[in-house]
Amino acid sequence: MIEQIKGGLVVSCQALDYEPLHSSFIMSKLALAAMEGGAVGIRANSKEDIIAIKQEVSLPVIGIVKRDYQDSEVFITATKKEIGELLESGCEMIAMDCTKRSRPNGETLAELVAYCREHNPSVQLMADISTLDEAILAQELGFDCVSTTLHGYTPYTSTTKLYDNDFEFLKSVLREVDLPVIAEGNVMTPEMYNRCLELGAVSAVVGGAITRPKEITARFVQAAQK
Ligand SMILES: CC(=O)N[C@H](C=O)[C@@H](O)[C@H](O)[C@H](O)COP(=O)(O)O
Repeated sequence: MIEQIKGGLVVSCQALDYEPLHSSFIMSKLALAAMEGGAVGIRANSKEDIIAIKQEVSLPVIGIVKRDYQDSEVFITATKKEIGELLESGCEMIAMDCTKRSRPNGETLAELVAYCREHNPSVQLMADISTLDEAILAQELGFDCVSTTLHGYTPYTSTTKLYDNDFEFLKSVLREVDLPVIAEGNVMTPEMYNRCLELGAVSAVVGGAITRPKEITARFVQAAQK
């Protein structure tokens, strides 16, 4: 999948159950619109959404399952249960939280990687990271690529955004890690997307700026109130 998305745009088509567009059908149509617009890949949440998307588009899919657990802060593909669902979904790549935080049921990241490799070695693995340390861990554990998805979204990175200081964090990951690096998280404009590629990101995943009309609307409304 990495070869297929090289130099192109991956569109994240996700709506959780509290969001207005929550529906596998709607996600499949968003994916179709993204494909017709020139996207080279889709990122999607849940087995149901991925199956619906795969019926509508021929693009490779990065699959995740977001699920909250009481005993852990990890919510992106946290355990073997979520991995099992993704292996059944037909997605080409599985993305999972690659922080060092403890996971539900005491499961470890190394176990999850081994589980994926054993059950379907052709599915590639993306490490969702928030720090450079986590990117290095991803490399040590044998992930196929890293994505900056969680930068700004862990308690210890919550004061920063991916685009701060001309994508300083992205640059540091590109410098220190040999794996392909995907830019993801708050890539809000075509100019930002282009900058990520210019800096050396293999691809960028853009979600909210394309597929979350509620947030897009709110930005317009707020701009007029300033
Ligand atoms: C932190 C987290 O839960 N990120 C999620 C990961 O799949 C999605 O909610 C994001 O939409 C995705 O990463 C794309 O980012 P943005 O929507 O900012 O372009």
